[in-house]
Amino acid sequence: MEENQLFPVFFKLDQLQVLVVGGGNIGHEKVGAMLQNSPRARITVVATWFSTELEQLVKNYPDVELVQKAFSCGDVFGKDLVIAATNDRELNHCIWEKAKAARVLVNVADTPELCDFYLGSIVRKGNLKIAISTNGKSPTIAKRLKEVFQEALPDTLEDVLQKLHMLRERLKGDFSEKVKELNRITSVLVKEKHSEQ
Ligand SMILES: C[C@@]1(CC(=O)O)C2=NC(=C\c3[nH]c(c(CCC(=O)O)c3CC(=O)O)Cc3[nH]c(c(CC(=O)O)c3CCC(=O)O)/C=C3\N/C(=C\2)[C@@H](CCC(=O)O)[C@]3(C)CC(=O)O)/[C@H]1CCC(=O)O
Ligand SMILES: NC(=O)c1ccc[n+]([C@@H]2O[C@H](COP(=O)([O-])OP(=O)(O)OC[C@H]3O[C@@H](n4cnc5c(N)ncnc54)[C@H](O)[C@@H]3O)[C@@H](O)[C@H]2O)c1
Repeated sequence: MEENQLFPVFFKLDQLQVLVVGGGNIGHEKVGAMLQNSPRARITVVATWFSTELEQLVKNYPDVELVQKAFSCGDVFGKDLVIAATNDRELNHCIWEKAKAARVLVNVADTPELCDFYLGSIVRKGNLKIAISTNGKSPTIAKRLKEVFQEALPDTLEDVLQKLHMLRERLKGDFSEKVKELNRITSVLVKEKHSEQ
């Protein structure tokens, strides 16, 4: 079976500088996805025009800046992540070239092969977050799976997380004893599942 070789990480976008080039449908979608997860994300959107949806959205986010102008090479400098989301394939390729030359991680929305990273579909329950990727095969399935998990995961999971967090803070002893104890307490989660089978 073909395998997904992507390695998921969780970025702290409030500590990074993100550049999005293009402020149409896809620029709006990508900025929206970042802000839903990281409301304090530091994002600069460079575009010759912006959709009204994007203009409305960013009004509530002081760390997002819309810069109305044509892309220029200097825009990638000082950035940690770049998303090329213009409707001009050649320009998107040029943005990729500039980002690679500056060693900045880049996502080219219309060309998966050029992407250093993909955005995932994100399930959220309080502190819990699950990122889904179909390896670029079907973003629609990623979206549907997100909806399935979002429904299936109980809201009480957040209580469990909070309790385990408190316990983790309170546990005394050395590191390996703590790990053993946390594993002992949570083993019931896995055992119950096995006994059902
Ligand atoms: C998960 C999600 C995250 C996000 O964007 O927030 C995301 N796409 C979402 C939705 C979506 N995107 C598209 C449709 C229309 C139906 C369809 O085409 O299938 C829908 C569905 C819809 O909107 O209903 C079209 C599309 N997408 C890409 C291309 C280019 C290509 O494949 O060549 C084209 C064709 C463009 C064209 O034909 O012009 C490429 C990518 N889209 C990815 C992510 C990355 C792979 C993720 C993975 O591994 O699964 C990757 C590779 C790069 C990237 O964008 O990072 C988000 C779900 C939001 C949610 O969870 O609600
Ligand atoms: N990855 C995905 O999820 C996904 C999904 C659908 C489509 N796409 C692809 O994304 C691309 C963008 O689609 P869209 O619907 O957002 O297009 P759009 O026409 O709505 O928006 C294009 C944006 O590019 C900007 N732009 C164009 N030339 C520019 C320049 N020289 N400098 C700065 N900005 C410039 C425009 O100002 C505008 O904001 C398309 O190629 C499409 O195939 C990707």
